[in-house]
Amino acid sequence: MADRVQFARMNGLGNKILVIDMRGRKDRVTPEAAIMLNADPATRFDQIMAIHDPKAAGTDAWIDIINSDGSMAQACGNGTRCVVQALAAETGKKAFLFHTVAGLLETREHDDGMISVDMGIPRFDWKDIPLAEEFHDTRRIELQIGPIDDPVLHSPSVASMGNPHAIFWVEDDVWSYELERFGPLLENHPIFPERANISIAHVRSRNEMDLRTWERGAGLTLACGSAACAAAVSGARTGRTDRTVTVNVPGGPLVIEWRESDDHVIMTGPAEWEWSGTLDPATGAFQRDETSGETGARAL
Ligand SMILES: N[C@H](CCC[C@H](N)C(=O)O)C(=O)O
Repeated sequence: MADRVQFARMNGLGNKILVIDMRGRKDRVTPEAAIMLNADPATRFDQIMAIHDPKAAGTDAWIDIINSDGSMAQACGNGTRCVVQALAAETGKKAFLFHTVAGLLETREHDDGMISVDMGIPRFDWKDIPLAEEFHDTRRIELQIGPIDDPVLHSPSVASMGNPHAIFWVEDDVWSYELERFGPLLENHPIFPERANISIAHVRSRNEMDLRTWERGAGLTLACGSAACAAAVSGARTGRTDRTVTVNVPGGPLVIEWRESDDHVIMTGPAEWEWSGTLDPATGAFQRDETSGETGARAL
């Protein structure tokens, strides 16, 4: 097949990401290709990050974010770190400004390999989440699941990081909840007209929490960067945590700082290259490159 592009299979704390290089092309990764790639265990993914030519002066690239069900997402913190690592390995640059449907994303790779993404200013107005009904206080909305007089999960905080998030606070272990059962029901609850990413959070201290997420359009994942940001700001808003928090997601820790000076949320964590190959963005047919099997930072 002649019409192939480079791609890399990467992960951000276990969040399965395909970074696809669409620069210099006018077409987009088709829903058919996404479905084919997700159907193959080798390329099964949580999000595709498709890098396109920049659309505005001063930006390094336009990025399309595609969930594994083929829907588009407005934010993907873990995937953004993967793109930074791949482009830093390609260009030697350390800082990039990306453009997505949700706006601009400022990013930086640090000397120790950790990557920070400025995830922007969170929004809390019910219309911005969006919610289907008016709620004045989005720190705690009326929503519950389970028996009416003894709900399993209830009263989440909601926030938008560009994409919609609901955070259910629990006193006990986040692993004691059947998120695979409740996640799909809550994701598609009529209160969320654009669906929502659903998380369970347990606060360990003012600077640490555990978090599991059922992702809109992708299901259970090992990590969700935007959910970690939504949980951190909701923790601070509800008085549970300080503005800098380590969020332990199943894949490992992310450090989230809700910056005092400008209310931007800065997420810092790792990214990991697994292997590279070429694929046809129309059909999803792919071929893996012969590699030495080493891991670490790599250009696409
Ligand atoms: N894994 C991503 C989030 C994907 C968001 C997506 N599931 C949606 O909002 O539809 C992250 O690291 O932020």
